[in-house]
Amino acid sequence: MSKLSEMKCEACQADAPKVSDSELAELIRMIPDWGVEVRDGVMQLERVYKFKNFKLAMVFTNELAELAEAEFHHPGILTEWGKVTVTWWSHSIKGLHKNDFIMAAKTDQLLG
Ligand SMILES: C[C@H](O)[C@H](O)[C@H]1CNC2=NC(N)=NC(=O)C2=N1
Repeated sequence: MSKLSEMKCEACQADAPKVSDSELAELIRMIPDWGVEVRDGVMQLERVYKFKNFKLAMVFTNELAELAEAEFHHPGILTEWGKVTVTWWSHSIKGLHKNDFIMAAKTDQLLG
């Protein structure tokens, strides 16, 4: 399997399958800094990025927004002084799709 960060998101239809337990186990190992959360029954990927101040947190936030628009797949973002919490899941299937793992890997690439 090629690197997740080099893959492109596929159009995720409402009837697209969620990742299976075995796919989840394989994919989560490829993004070791990310955790899995379940909120209102929706499985999500989440990572907290730390920054020196609010301005740098906002720079990262805006870069992430550009990435999301380019892939037309959008995260939850909480931007605070010195940190940004990024949450990926697929709204259309109310859970995790391979797209979310691809976008988590692409998010890590923003750090250079
Ligand atoms: C309304 C719009 O079509 C949807 O939000 C698109 C675009 N961005 C998206 N982002 C995410 N994370 N999941 C989706 O299902 C999704 N679908």
